[in-house]
Amino acid sequence: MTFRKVSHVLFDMDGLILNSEVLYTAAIQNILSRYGKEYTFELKQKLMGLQSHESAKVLISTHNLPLSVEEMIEESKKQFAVLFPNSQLMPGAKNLIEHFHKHNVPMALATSSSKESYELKITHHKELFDLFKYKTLGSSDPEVKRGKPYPDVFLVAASRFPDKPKPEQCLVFEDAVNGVKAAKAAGMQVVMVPDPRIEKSATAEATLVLSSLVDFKPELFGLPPFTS
Ligand SMILES: O=c1[nH]cc([C@@H]2O[C@H](COP(=O)(O)O)[C@@H](O)[C@H]2O)c(=O)[nH]1
Ligand SMILES: [Mg+2]
Repeated sequence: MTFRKVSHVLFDMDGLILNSEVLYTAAIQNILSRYGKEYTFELKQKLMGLQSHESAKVLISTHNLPLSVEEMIEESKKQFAVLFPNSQLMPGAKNLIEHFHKHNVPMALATSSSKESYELKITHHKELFDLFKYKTLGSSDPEVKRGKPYPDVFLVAASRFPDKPKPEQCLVFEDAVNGVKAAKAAGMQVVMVPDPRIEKSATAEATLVLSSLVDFKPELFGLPPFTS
């Protein structure tokens, strides 16, 4: 397969740069356990990439929880405050982000996370996240109308580069099925590093599927190669 040359890169955050998906699972399971419910991976997959109010709504309706969306968000925030500062980097993420920075590849963060959650998650990774000059935090950004799988967050993130790249000039890095759908809907190529539990058939829309960011070869997309 041949890939199109790109000039700009867009990174998802949760489950791609940080292992925060593990922490979402723990946080949401802690809440559901009060009602004797289980947070299955099947349900989690539907929620990955949604904005916080969208996700809360689906959780409540799926499990018939006696909570309003606001209450669910409040309960989640209590869990996140404890868990998210433990976020750790996924293999290869730091190296790749530093590589793009070193070679002046325009780079943006495009996550559905809220500003509040973002700050908790980057507690121990501030220097690395400072390398992103442009950040779009979907759940807190009024310009991002809809969460993934809609393309909004990627289109808004791309529009914030001063040179306004076209979608085909942008390469997205994602871990989630909803994120891949969002990138494709935006007209962008997408490298997927999926959770191993995701069925192979659900990864088919991705331009390239890798088991780790460590395996990414920038030159496949016309980007500066790793030299050593
Ligand atoms: O187990 C879950 N993971 C992730 C999400 C949602 O996905 C967003 C992260 O999306 P992204 O991968 O675009 O950062 C979170 O902010 C949250 O709203 C969720 O609800 N449940
Ligand atoms: Mg993700």
